Amino acid sequence: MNAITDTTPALAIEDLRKSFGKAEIIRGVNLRIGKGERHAVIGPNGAGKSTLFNLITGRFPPTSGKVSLHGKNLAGMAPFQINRMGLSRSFQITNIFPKMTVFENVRCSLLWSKGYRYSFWNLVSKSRDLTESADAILDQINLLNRRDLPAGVLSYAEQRALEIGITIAGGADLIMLDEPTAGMSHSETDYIVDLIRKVTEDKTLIMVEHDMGVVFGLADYISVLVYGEIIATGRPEEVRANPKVQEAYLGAALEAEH
Ligand SMILES: Nc1ncnc2c1ncn2[C@@H]1O[C@H](COP(=O)(O)OP(=O)(O)OP(=O)(O)O)[C@@H](O)[C@H]1O
Repeated sequence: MNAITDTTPALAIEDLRKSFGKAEIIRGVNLRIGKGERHAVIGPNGAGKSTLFNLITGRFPPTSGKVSLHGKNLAGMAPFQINRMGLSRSFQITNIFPKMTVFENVRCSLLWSKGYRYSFWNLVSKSRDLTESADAILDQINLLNRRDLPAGVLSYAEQRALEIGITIAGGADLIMLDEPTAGMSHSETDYIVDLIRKVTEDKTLIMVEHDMGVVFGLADYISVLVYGEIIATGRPEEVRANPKVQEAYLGAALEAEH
């Protein structure tokens, strides 16, 4: 029987809960994210967005509930196993090796994701393949002209672009970005948004983002997380018009933009 059909969501979350001690931080989240969708998770500080990311990626075990990637239950899997199944994430903080070159940062990520790291001879034989793949990614993220510089000398926006390159390097089809435009100027933000749009063509994207311009410009669907519960999911215009969302978050968040 072919259990996986085209209607299988890229990611399905069912009644997910997470407590730290007595505090229940994620309180019964249900979410289906379709293949190829760009989905933003928004909500006030402390709502549980990063915790939700950490549950999806296997960094934290849930207290109860279920997360499935392409129809496969992720229960008990380690982050690297989930990564090999096609899910790749970036972090809020920049996560690159500053002394390695830009090229080496991407190549290292390719090595890891392709599982070449255990065999030196395998590594040598795949070397040209890896170089070509790494250069193709550098081209995609507009960093080919910075290829041989130590990553630490790149501008902040370029470092975040490199981090996106590292995130997509393994060919994952579900990309999770945690605040990809945090701390950026307007022009840097526009640059990163264009880049995200380009590199996530034909992929599924889940992002946490506080900049409502980015969210409404990029997302096909938005979910609003407040105190560990999703109070609304829908198309951007539906979410924007939802009075519950206005009251709990969006009114204040949109005002803060102006
Ligand atoms: N490992 C942990 N142990 C205990 N409490 C935690 C842990 N991780 C997160 N929390 C708590 O869970 C709540 C949600 O935190 P989380 O970082 O998920 O929120 P967030 O929506 O991502 O916030 P922000 O927008 O500020 O990044 C916070 O009250 C936080 O203190």
